[in-house]
Amino acid sequence: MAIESVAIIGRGAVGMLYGSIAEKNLGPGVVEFVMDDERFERHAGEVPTVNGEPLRVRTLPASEAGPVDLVILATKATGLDRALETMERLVGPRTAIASLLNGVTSEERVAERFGWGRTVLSVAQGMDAVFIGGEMTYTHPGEIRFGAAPGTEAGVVDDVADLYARAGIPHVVEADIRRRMWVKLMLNVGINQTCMAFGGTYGTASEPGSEQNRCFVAAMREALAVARAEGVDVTEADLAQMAELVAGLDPDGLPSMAQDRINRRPTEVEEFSGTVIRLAESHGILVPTNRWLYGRIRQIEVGF
Ligand SMILES: NC(=O)C1=CN([C@@H]2O[C@H](COP(=O)(O)OP(=O)(O)OC[C@H]3O[C@@H](n4cnc5c(N)ncnc54)[C@H](OP(=O)(O)O)[C@@H]3O)[C@@H](O)[C@H]2O)C=CC1
Ligand SMILES: CC(C)(CO)C(=O)C(=O)O
Repeated sequence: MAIESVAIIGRGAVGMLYGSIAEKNLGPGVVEFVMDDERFERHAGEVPTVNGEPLRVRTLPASEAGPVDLVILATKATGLDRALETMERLVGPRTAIASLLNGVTSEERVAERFGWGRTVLSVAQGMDAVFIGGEMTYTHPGEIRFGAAPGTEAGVVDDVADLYARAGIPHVVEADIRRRMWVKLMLNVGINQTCMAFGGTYGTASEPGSEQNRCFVAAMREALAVARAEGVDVTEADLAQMAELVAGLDPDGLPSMAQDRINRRPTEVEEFSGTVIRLAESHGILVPTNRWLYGRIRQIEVGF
């Protein structure tokens, strides 16, 4: 079934990145942002910008929205509960669902409510989108890696891939998307949490021998051990590749969690070290760096 209508929940860095690209290629009216009515009121009159240009995608309050062919979730993990309520208005029997949230649990939460049949597993990576003070900027759009969960119905991945192709959204269909999601989680557990806890950047976290670099790598290695205990084949080569990737980014650049520190917004710590600690306990794995990061990040959040 060709996807003709798309609702994005989450008008932030990732949502605006892919929403604005899609609008350029699909024309007006195909893609819209939808938010709960209270949030819609709170943001009334705001015109966020994308690389200096006003965002052209329309935003609707949930009370005025109806079922669409595809829902793309792009909130932070802290907004997921509320977003699931908004989705009640948007999801019909034929609606496909893609969650671009970092971490490995958001699709499970979606599927608990709406089933696995039309839900795909996704991860967004490689972009340098920054959203601070209503202004979103990026130079690299990154890409969406996605694939079928065991319960995803035949044809849904193809439908979503067809939409992304028409929308000009860079994407790759993955045969083993679960592994890709865990590699990304490992990266986020290391770089996002280290930059948040230390007020660091890609540059400072990559400085050989520094405390930040030790923390970045140790946190990733703990996530790797947990992934393997979960039966996911994440390797030291993946870890080295992620460290190399970060070292090649703009040294002044910041991951999304470090932007949360600047914007004084609740972080996704529960999704990152929270998940690592919870699963590590079930496997008897020691994760002291993630425990320290969890405590430190919670302490910083209390001061917001
Ligand atoms: N930034 C990046 O480079 C990358 C981010 N990611 C992941 O993508 C996800 C989104 O991140 P990012 O775009 O950076 O986040 P942002 O904080 O930039 O944007 C999130 C947006 O979602 C909105 N929101 C929160 N809850 C709801 C809700 N219930 N309904 C509607 N809108 C809501 C927020 O609005 P409000 O201001 O009103 O709260 C905010 O505008 C995260 O999981 C992140 O880890 C993945 C790859 C890269
Ligand atoms: C680390 C990074 C930038 C990778 O795309 C990311 O996922 C984030 O900022 O949350």
